[in-house]
Order: sequence, then structure tokens, then C-alpha cells
Amino acid sequence: MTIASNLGYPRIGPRRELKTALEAFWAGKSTEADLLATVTALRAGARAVQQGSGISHIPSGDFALYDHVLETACAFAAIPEGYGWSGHGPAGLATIFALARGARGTAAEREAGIPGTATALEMTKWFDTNYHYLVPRLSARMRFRLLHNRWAEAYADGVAHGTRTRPVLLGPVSFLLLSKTEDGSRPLELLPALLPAYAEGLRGIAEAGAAWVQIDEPCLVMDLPPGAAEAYRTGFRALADAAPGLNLLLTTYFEGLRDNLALATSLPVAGLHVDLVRAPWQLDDVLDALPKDRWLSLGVVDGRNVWRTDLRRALAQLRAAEAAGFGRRLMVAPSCSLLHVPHSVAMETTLDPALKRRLAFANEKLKEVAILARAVDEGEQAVAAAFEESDRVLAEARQDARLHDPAVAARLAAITPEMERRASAYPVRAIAQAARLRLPKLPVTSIGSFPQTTEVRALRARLARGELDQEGYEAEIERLIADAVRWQEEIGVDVPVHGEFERNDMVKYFGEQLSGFAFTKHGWVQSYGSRCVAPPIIWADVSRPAPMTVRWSAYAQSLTDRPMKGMLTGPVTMLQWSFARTDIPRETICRQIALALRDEVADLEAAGIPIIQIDEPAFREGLPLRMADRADYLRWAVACFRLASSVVRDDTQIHTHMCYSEFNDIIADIAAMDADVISIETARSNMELLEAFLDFNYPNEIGPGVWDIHSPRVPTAEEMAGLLRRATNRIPVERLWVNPDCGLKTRSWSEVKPAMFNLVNAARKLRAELT
Ligand SMILES: CN1c2c(nc(N)[nH]c2=O)NC[C@@H]1CNc1ccc(C(=O)N[C@@H](CCC(=O)N[C@@H](CCC(=O)N[C@@H](CCC(=O)O)C(=O)O)C(=O)O)C(=O)O)cc1
Ligand SMILES: N[C@@H](CCS)C(=O)O
Ligand SMILES: [Zn+2]
Repeated sequence: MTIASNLGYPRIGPRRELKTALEAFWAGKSTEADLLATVTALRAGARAVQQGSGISHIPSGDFALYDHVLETACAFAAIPEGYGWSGHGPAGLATIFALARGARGTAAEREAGIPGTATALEMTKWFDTNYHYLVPRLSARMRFRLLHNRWAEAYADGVAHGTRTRPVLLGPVSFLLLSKTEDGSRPLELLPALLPAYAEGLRGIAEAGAAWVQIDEPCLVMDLPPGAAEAYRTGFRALADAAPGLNLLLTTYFEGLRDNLALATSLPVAGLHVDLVRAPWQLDDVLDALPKDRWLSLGVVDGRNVWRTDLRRALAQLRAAEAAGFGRRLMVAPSCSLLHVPHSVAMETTLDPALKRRLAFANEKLKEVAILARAVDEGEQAVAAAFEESDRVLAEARQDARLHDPAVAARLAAITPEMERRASAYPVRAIAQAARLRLPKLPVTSIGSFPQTTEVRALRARLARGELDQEGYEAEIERLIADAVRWQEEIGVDVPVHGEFERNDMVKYFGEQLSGFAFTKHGWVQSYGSRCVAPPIIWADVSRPAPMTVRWSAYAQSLTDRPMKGMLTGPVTMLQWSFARTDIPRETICRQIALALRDEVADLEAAGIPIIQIDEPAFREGLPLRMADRADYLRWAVACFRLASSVVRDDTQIHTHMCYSEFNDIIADIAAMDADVISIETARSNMELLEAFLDFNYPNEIGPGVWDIHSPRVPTAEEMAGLLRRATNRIPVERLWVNPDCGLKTRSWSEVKPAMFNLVNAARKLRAELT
């Protein structure tokens, strides 16, 4: 019988229950028992929904309090010193949260002996998604062992409630490839030490009675580094030997296996999962390469996007597998974990009904999986109504005239190479800008947002509930802007910002004002820990009916003689952090957004805003996972940025900002974006990320972040001056800016005020040293 299976379920809860519970716990407003009670209820709820949808392989152990990579590290004793772990027994919540968020000197942390200076683990993108994982910090001195069999426990929990689940582990090779070492050793060298811990984990899972275990190895879709293939062979041999009765399902997602296919199919596992949404072209190769005594799990339902599945197309893929000899060993699944999509379309009551019919979030996707499994076994007629609905809705979408705006098509067709080029080269522009802006050496700025306090969010909530009218809301936002501008003048910020108070989110805010975007009310997806995003849905051609930010930037500029910086979210980031339509190429969607932003840039310039920053924090994230695909992406991504930004005069300064990124492999393309100034996150890595810019001899201006805004710690002026001094050794001082790593929306004013004051003083110190 074909097995309907799932790879992972959203953790945050349909009403963001996990977020509320975590934040209450961190604020000392609830107990550990309260938090764990919420977790138990969420896990039970997830099991019930999956079971009710007809899924027979329900994942367990996919839940995590903060992040599954962190919890894998903690389960295997990969816990650095200084986080209060006693060396035996499972890591407590104080340790887990200090690793995730940095110690804050709470009572629990003091009790666990965690110094208030313990910094959070580095956080980075989970492959090309907007989910962020914590990078395990390993060392050869660590004694890996199983501290806590969270998977066997999750399995037993399911059994106690009448459900046999499929525990999910992040596989040992991907775990190591996603980690960093403290002592310069290569993470893969730690495999022999790690494997016994994994083996013990699998034995425990088998003893608990599980028949299957899912081993996620997403790194198998990447270009593998030296030694990885051998690590896979050694690793999986050890896992297979550890619990011979346990069926291992090796799961790969986010790309095709390509040159790693032979490796994947040679590993001693009972089954292989492949992503047929991202890589439909791999089906024939997989069918040829996988021995017919293995199970084949086909990821035919998109786990990364929100569109309803074309059931007929998916069934054809499943039938091909059946015909190739996998009929008795077939699983149907989402392409990857459903962590990346919201819970349920059913909760959305305000969406356009025709659009709503086209959507499928996690719960709806699970139903599609179950329908497809039934269709394979019982024939399409057994689920005829579902197939008819799929056909009808897809046809309706194809014929929906609202998807295509002839005016947008005409503008796209009229793009000329000149539109992607500034009038003059950077050296000429720099002279014009210096004459207009009259900035001191080492100008100080921030990245745009100031704290999104409860007060700011409450204003928006009151507006939404009708308790505050638009006029009242705007007056309050103006008051916040005026306070922020006055304060920046007082402390001596050279290029102030208005603070982005009016923005709920840097993507959602713009999407809400552009045609072609739709919004959910409850479509939250976990970004990291308790932080969520509700990605807009790009469903039709994009255009800008009216200016979006000019009103706020112009107001802010009217309050000061200093050059105000306007901030926009760039085209690539808008695309990357939205759920995008799939009927036209991403490149085309990006160009449409770029044209809309180009109009906004022109309007900001016309309104007298002399500096315009176009944020592209997701520029690196959008990079294809395989090297071979990167050049094409970079070609259009760079072109779209240039299209959005090149409309301005020479004396208008274009900034860009990037964070959460490694730059080494794309530095030439970043330079090709030709922004006058780029601010980047560097403080967290102690300026390591700046190296790429230095080695490349980055030609324009650069603001290496000198304040790690992810930490609640307020850096001293001396500390930041130290980082700047290092930068001045290598970057000509005329081209150096002073700024934090990223926006300050997640920080509190009690941190921002002193830290910005120190930042200004750090710049002053350096200026004094340089004269
Ligand atoms: C820079 N980052 C971003 C990413 N992706 C984005 N789309 N946006 C980003 O900024 N990816 C990489 C990083 C990830 N970092 C973050 C940082 C912070 C958050 C965050 O704080 N998210 C908020 C939600 C933001 C939002 O949309 N807020 C709205 C709605 C607020 C809300 O919850 N309202 C309540 C009612 C409140 C009331 O008082 O009654 C409700 O709707 O129920 C707003 O401010 O209006 C979060 O809360 O997690 C995310 C990613
Ligand atoms: N302008 C945005 C960029 C975040 S990446 C901010 O300041 O929050
Ligand atoms: Zn940023």
C-alpha cells in the first residue's frame, strides 16, 4: 500500500501559541511547566491534525523549542562550555535558551552558573529558506554522547496517545557540515566521535518500537566538500548496523541529488526521499538508480510554497514510479518539512475567494498527500471529486485575467540597458555626493528601523480594530518619528533615519501597498525562535499604484537639515521573502518589483531625500544551492537591483544593506550592484565577513557593522572604535561608514539609546585619531 507521509509539521502553532508561550516564559511571566504544557498540547494537536488528514507516517521529534539543529546538538552533548550544562544529564532550558539567545543574567541562568556575558551561538540561514538555525559550535575536545533520547521520547509520547510516529533526526553528516568548530578542526573529522551517539539514539528509538526513522540529509543536494562522500558511506554504514531492524528513510530536499545520486542510492538505507518540486527532472534518474528493493518517497507536494498541487501532474510522477517497479514500496510526501508554510488556509476569512481556492497550507497539503496515496492504490476514480476540483481550480487560475497586467508587460518590454546603469561611474558620483551631503569622515548612520515596541505594535492593532482612525494613527507615527529625529540630532548621528515605525515588517509593509500581492491574517511562519513572518503572496503582476514611503521620509526630512536616509526593501528580498507565483519565471517577478521600486526611488529623490537605501538582506539567501545555477541567478538579481536604483541623479546616494550572509563567493556580484555605499553585518563575526570586501578591493563605500544588534549587550565606544580601527587599516577612511550590523527593530530603547550614543563616540574617537 502506498504510504501517505509527512516530513515535518509547523511548530509555531496555528495561533502562534509557541511564540506566546516562549515570550511569556522569557519575560518571567510563566513557569517551565506552563511552557512545557503548551509544547505538549501543540505536539498532540499536530499529531491529531496529521492523523485526521490521513497521513500514516507522521513525523515525531520534528518539534523544537527554539531550533531543531540546536536541540540535536544538545541531545548529543555538543554543548560548548560556559552555558551552565553540568556535563551529565540533559541540557536544561536555561542552557538551551542561553545558547539560542545569549545569556541575559536571568535568575535561571544565574542558578545554572551561566555568566551574563555568554553570547548566543551564531545564527544563519537554513539553506535557501527564511528559517534560521543555530550553528553548533563544536570542538575535538567534546565527548559526544546521547544525553537525552528526544526522539524515542517523542515516539513513546505518540504511542501513549495511540499514534505510531516516524522519528526525524537531522543526519550526522549534514549536522557536521552545518556546524563550525572552535579549534580549527574540520567538522567532518568529528564524525567517528559522533556516530556512537547517533547509534545509541537509533537503538533507543528501535527499542521504543518505531518501525521507521527519517534521517534528514539535505546537504546531499549540495556540491559536497572533500571527504563528505566518504563520511556519508561510513556514517550510514554505522547507522544501519546500529539498529538492523529499524527502517532508515534517507531524506533529501530543496534540490536534486544530481552528481550525488549514485552516492545516495548506494547507502544502506530502506528508503530514499527526493524533492520532485524543486527538481522534477531527477525522477527518471532516481527511478533508474535506486535498487527496487528500496522504498521511494516522492516529494510531490510543495513544502516551500502555498499553492495547491496539480494532482494530475503529481499522480503522473507517482505512476511513473509505480511503473518502474516501486508500486509496492512507494511513499507520497511533501517535498520537504512543512515548517516553511503556514498552518491552514481554513483560518483565512478575508482572502479573495478565487485566490483562496488556489492555496494550500500545511493542513491542506497533508490532505493532498493522502488523496494522492489513495489515487495510486485505488485509482483516480476513488478520489474523483478531489481531482475534479484540482483541475477546475487550476484552469480557473490559468484563465484569471487579473494575473496579467498589460501595462506591466509593456513596461518590462521597454526596459533598456541604460535603465540599469547610473549616469556616471562611482568616482564621479562620489564627488557630486560629497558636495551635496557635506558629511564628516566616518559618517554615522543606522540601518533604518528603531525598536518596534509594544506601543508601536499596539497602535497598529488599535488601527486594525478600528479603535484608532488613520489620522490618529499617522499622528502617533509622526510623533515617534519626530522624537527619533530629535534624538539622533542630539547625539550627533550624521545620516538620520525615520525609524520605520510605520512598518509591520520590511516585506509585508511594501507588499501591502503594491498590486499583485495578497495577505493572510494567520499565515505565520517561524523565522527563528519565537520570531515569525507572515510572507505576502505574490499572485499577480506587480505594480505600484501610489508612493509608499515618501510621506514618512519627507516628513522626517522636514524636521532636520541633516541628510535623511530613506529605506526600501529591495526587489530580490521582496521576492525571496514572499510566496511567489509559479506561472512566470522568478526573474520576471523580480523585474516587476524592481520597476515598482524604481518609481519609489524616483519619488523619494523628487521629494528631496538625498540618500536612499535599498535593503537586500536576502540577496545571498536567494543564491541557488548548486554552483552551476548561480551565475544565472546573479545575472538577473544584480540587474534587478540596478534597475530599481539607477534612476537617480549622480548626487543622490544609493545605499544597500545585507545581513545574515557570507559574502566571499558573491563579492564581485555585490560590487556589480554598484551601490554607492553598502552596510554589512560584521560585528558578530569579529569583522571576519569584511575580509571578502578587503580581499576583493571593494571599490565603493562600505559600512562594516560594529555593533552586534542580535545581542542585548550594549557595546562600549572603545570596543566599537577598536573594530573601526581594524577596518581603517585596510579600507581608505574616505570610503568607510560607521553603523550597526542591522536594523534595531528587535532591540529595546534602553539598549539602542546608549549603544547609538557609544557608536557616535566611537566615530568621534577615530576621527580625532586620524587628524
Ligand atoms: C530581517 N529579518 C526579516 C526576515 N524576513 C522578513 N519577512 N522580515 C524581516 O524583518 N528574515 C530575516 C530576518 C529575520 N528577523 C526577524 C526579526 C523580527 C521578526 C519579528 O519581530 N516578527 C514579528 C512579527 C512582525 C509583524 O508582522 N508584526 C505585525 C503584527 C504584529 C502582531 O503579532 N500582531 C498581533 C496583535 C498585536 C496586539 O497588540 O494586539 C496579531 O496579529 O495577533 C505588526 O507589527 O503590526 C513577530 O511577532 O514575530 C521577524 C523576523
Ligand atoms: N532597514 C531594515 C533592514 C533589516 S535587514 C531595518 O533596519 O530593519
Ligand atoms: Zn539587516
